[in-house]
Amino acid sequence: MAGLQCTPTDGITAPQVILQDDFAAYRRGNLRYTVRLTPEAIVYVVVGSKQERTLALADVLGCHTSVSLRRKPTQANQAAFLCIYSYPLKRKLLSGSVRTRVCTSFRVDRFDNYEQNCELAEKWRVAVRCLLAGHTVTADTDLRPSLLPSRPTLLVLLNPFGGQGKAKQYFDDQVLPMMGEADVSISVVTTEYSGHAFDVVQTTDLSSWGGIVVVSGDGLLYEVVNGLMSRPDWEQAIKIPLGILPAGSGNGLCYSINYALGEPFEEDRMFHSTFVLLKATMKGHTRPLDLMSVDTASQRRYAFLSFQWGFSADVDIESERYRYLGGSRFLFGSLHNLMKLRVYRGKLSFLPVEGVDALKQARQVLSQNKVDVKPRSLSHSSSAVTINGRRDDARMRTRSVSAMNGFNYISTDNEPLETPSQESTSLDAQLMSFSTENGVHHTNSEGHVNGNMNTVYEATTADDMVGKMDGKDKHYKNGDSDFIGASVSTNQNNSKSSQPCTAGGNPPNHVYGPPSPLLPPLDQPVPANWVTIDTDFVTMIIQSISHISEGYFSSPCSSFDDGVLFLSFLKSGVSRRQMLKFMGKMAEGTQVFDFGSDGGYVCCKAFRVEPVTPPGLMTLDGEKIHYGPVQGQVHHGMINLIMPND
Ligand SMILES: Nc1ncnc2c1ncn2[C@@H]1O[C@H](COP(=O)(O)OP(=O)(O)OP(=O)(O)O)[C@@H](O)[C@H]1O
Repeated sequence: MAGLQCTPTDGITAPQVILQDDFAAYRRGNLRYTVRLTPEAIVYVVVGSKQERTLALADVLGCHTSVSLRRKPTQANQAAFLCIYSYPLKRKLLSGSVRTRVCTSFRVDRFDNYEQNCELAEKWRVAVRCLLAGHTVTADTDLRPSLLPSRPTLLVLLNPFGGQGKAKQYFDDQVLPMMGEADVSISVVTTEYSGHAFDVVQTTDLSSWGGIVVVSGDGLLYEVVNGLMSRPDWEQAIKIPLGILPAGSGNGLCYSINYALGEPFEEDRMFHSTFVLLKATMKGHTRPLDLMSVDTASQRRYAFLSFQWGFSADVDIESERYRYLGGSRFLFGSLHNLMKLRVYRGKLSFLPVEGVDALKQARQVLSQNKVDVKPRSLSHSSSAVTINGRRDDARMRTRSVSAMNGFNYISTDNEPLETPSQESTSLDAQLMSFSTENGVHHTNSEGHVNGNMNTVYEATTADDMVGKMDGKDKHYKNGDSDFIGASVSTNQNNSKSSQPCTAGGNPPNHVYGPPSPLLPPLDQPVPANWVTIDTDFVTMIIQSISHISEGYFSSPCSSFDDGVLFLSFLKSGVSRRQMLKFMGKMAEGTQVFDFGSDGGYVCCKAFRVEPVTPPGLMTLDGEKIHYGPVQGQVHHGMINLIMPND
């Protein structure tokens, strides 16, 4: 129905209609709809009635036709089918909103002939897919199949031991079906040892992939980033779009993304994060993310999340033995460490960003956070915050507590603080022991189109995957059709026994990367325009995004590509009671390191930490690094983060 226009009513210009047809309901052929496609939505109304229903394209992940269902027409039934997969937000009874999957199917039966009905259904599919990819489609567009956007191809790195060890289960049950609906092509590598992801990205031909997605916690992405930066072609390599799906215990980056977009996360985080990731993937959207280069005496590393020393680093590493608790491990770790609250003597130096009152801005963000903001669809605009004169348009969402849920204020005495003991610092030496099955066999039988999308993935060996990486994906087979969906190859470890993970593949010390002009050599004094604090610290976090872990809103002023770091610290003198209260409030998103002279929250571009306290723990993105003098600086927007940017 080329050239159709809706009549403007009441002075409001109706959206342009790209396609309009009469279809029957999927199961009830006598119920007929008039269906319209506009650049923003699919609108359908029962013929003869006025009650419209709308599927906003911002909520739609994909569209398939019976061509892909390979339904055999009968003489009596020459209809084709059109299925639209959408994930609208539904308001929950008590609080917040969640997305739910809705599959809307129409019977395309305008013609007496199956081929013609298929052709019409395909025309709709082409139009919807083009719109989902962000292409301009009008009523005059010739909607031939060659117009279909090419499938995005992703390399997926899955850590079966991240978080509670459920990455593979979440991936099979939730992620794969959605990737199928979105027509995304993937190859899956299941990591077999710590450092595996580093090795893979260091050696693979990146031109085979449109992006790399980790299904794990922040630690695996940290490996990927450092693997990319260890390549001679690092400058090009680090530009490959990077995405993350939350199967770790902290999930700081993933939480920060969903928070910034106002997307739900507390409930069914994998489901919601997959939706967000796929919406961005389909449009080829990325957003720049700052990178920190961090040098110790012996090595350089890159981080996108945080550097930590003191209480929070100890909690992160020492709570790894509670990994089976998921995000709650940090709560238990915090309580444990609170009992023996220690101080860490050292010198903190930083290059401040002039004119930014980070505490003042944080207070503003937090006070707005107390106002309940209704989560919205991805396409909506949001409020803005100014940092360094820049607008951060996708932020300032109200989130409720998650990881620290159940955190109760427990009264403790104001006891004197201890210095680190050998016993406590040696906790990190405990090896994680995993007993999860190491082999990979991807199967899935999820009720999707027609409630029967039995999916079996063909597997290749790890050698095939890592050694060749030739991008020749295997297409998965559908039990009853050649349903167009994700093409998948996986590495498969055929070992039947449960095996402990092996450590290995230690990354080399030398990595490439940009110069750090703000940093003097580590053995030289810092420049005169730096600020130095020489004291006993309780904790120190230097971060570039808002959350260091789920619900832990430690840097309200941070945004992904502001080109600055935010430094939070607490000095000794803070009591356990204050700490406990503070942790609870930070988890609620209502407080930052606002402790008067006992703490600070500042905006900086570079930092140096020189510990005096004997061996302890320092972390980068939650992973342990060499303990000793360390310094770092921010590199503006070096990573392309897969994330909607409209
Ligand atoms: N097969 C494996 N066996 C052992 N360790 C692995 C394996 N694959 C990856 N790893 C390591 O597991 C560590 C933890 O992974 P990750 O950070 O992704 O999860 P997490 O620590 O639970 O989550 P988060 O960092 O968000 O708190 C990383 O250091 C990674 O190198």
